[in-house]
Amino acid sequence: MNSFKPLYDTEEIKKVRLGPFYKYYPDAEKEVKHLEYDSFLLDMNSNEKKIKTHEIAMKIAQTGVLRVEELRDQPLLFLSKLMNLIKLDMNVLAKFVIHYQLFGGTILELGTEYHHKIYFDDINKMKIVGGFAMTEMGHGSNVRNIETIARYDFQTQEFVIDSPTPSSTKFWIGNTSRYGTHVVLFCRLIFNNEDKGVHGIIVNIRDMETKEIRPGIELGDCGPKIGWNGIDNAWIRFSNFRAPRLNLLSRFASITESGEYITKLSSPGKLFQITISQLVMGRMLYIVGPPAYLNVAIKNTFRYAMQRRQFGEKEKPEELLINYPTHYQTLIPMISNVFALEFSRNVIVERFPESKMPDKADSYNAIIGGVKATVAEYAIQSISKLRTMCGGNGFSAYSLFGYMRDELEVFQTAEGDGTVLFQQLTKHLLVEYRKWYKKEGVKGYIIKEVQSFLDTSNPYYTHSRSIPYLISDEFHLHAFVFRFEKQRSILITKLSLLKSKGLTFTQSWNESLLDIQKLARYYTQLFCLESSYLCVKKCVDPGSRSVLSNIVKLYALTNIENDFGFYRNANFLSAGKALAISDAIRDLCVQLKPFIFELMEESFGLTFPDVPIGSTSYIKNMSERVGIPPYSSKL
Ligand SMILES: Cc1cc2nc3c(=O)[nH]c(=O)nc-3n(C[C@H](O)[C@H](O)[C@H](O)COP(=O)(O)OP(=O)(O)OC[C@H]3O[C@@H](n4cnc5c(N)ncnc54)[C@H](O)[C@@H]3O)c2cc1C
Repeated sequence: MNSFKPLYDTEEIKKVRLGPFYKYYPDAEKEVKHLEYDSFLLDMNSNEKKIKTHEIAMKIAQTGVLRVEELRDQPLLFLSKLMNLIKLDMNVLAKFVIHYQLFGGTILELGTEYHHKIYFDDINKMKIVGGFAMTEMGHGSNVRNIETIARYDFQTQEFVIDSPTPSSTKFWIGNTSRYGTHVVLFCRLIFNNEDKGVHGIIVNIRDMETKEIRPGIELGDCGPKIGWNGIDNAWIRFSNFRAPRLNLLSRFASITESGEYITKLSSPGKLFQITISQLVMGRMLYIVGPPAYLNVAIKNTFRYAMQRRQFGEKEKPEELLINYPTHYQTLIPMISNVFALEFSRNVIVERFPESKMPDKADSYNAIIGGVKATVAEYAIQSISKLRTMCGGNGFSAYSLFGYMRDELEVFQTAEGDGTVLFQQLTKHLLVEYRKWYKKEGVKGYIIKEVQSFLDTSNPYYTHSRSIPYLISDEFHLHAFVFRFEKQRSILITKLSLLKSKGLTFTQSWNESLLDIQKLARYYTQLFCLESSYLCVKKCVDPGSRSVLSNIVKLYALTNIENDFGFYRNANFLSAGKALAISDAIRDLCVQLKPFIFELMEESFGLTFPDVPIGSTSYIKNMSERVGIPPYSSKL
């Protein structure tokens, strides 16, 4: 492998990286361009931050730049606008996401034309400020068991809403403790003394004129947080609070004027499933945002490493940080990982219509959960690593690592905790496997197992160190598929064994959680690899395709290297082959090093203003930022 700058077409690479967003990105850029960007809200207490966040959000909302209807009519334009708006403080963005997507989007998906007509204009200009009230003190991941109740009063045609226990207090409800006027409230509908399960009701929590909290509602702030301090998260308690019948979001279940409960769904469980599955757009946002922030964080670290010198040989200029393998062999694989996450995001976004197809929705929801959990976890791990790669200067708030880490941290929990999402994915994978097994039978299973055994027990395969083979897509795909299938078989064996020992399904499941997590992770990584192949295939320019293909190879090999333990235990790799893989990783990094930064920058040159370490002269810019007077040699 040699290190020359290959010919690639920047626009072509941009097209592949942005995928379905490519067409919409310029329009979105135009629409948000005229907005004034304030700097990030650093160094503020949480009170100031809440005030400022609200002020900026209201100003921008008045321009009409975001519209709820776009979530249905032009979701890619809506997402592209949010991608452009990441130059706003993340709290302002979070406020928009809660208001437009969680509140507005839920009315869009679970409401009817009636609700859309009444609320959308006011939502678009933020005349009403909305929140999404699902989580309670007692239940977060397990939404099915929330306790808030709405008892239907036939006489007045109203819901009587109550928080019957301390644990039923709504908690963490964004946009609500100070500024919110409405929430979509998730609660159990009690109809004719019968529990009909979880339903969504629009609740007006503050008087629109006086902004006083309405009688029957108590609420307050959830207090200081690790991040998102510009968001006013609330606890809310209801006592005999009344909301009109028509406020029920009635797309899937309604109550007629004559007092009849109507739904086409066979049970409250089915209604719950369909209700929750409509909220998939929220997860989509969580896989779009972090890769964009990672681009900026990596770019700043790279730029700093190309200026900063420490140590070196006597009589020579000190060495640039970027030339230390500890730097470039961390940064370049990180770029490859971000590309793989972008490619999987693109495939998920392209397949979005599947979320509405009855035969495909489960599969779609399962994989989006796996990717969301992976993206959120990776973002936090890599931002911490990047900050240390910039040393003390990385610790300055102006370098934005702390800002990104604090504001992105909640992504690991919100819209589904990673551990829970991985379980949902594994459950889906096992259901799919059972279907396959039923169709193919024992014969199909044995053929598959024998094939896998023959492949991996072949000494040539286990020991082969041929470089062309080690860097081939064929080897990488096989390694990822092997790992996933092996782990699936480990898990199934374990579950069966526990069942045979007399454990219930839930006991066996919980006992196997570590293997369950692993299976979901392996499947998600396989999905990222396959998505990368799909995206790179679309690249028509041969030079660009070859560069992108090498970046994907690096993603695959570093992923395998990170899991050498598994592969060695499964006899998939010999020690010699493992060493050769590490050598191949180093060679790919050396090959990509001269141009990968430029490529990343040119093909998605997102910049944040005023980041000293990300500028062309960090000493000058950091000095200006902290007020060091200009240098004079006369001193
Ligand atoms: C800043 C912030 C803003 C938020 N905004 C909103 C909002 O606007 N509206 C709203 O409704 N909610 C909001 N939430 C709540 C959020 O959606 C929940 O925190 C999230 O759903 C997780 O629920 P939980 O906090 O109850 O965690 P839990 O479900 O209690 O999880 C705690 C831990 O237990 C683990 N765990 C849970 N179940 C299992 C299991 N079966 N197996 C193994 N491990 C398990 C989890 O992995 C996690 O590590 C917000 C939260 C925060 C922090």
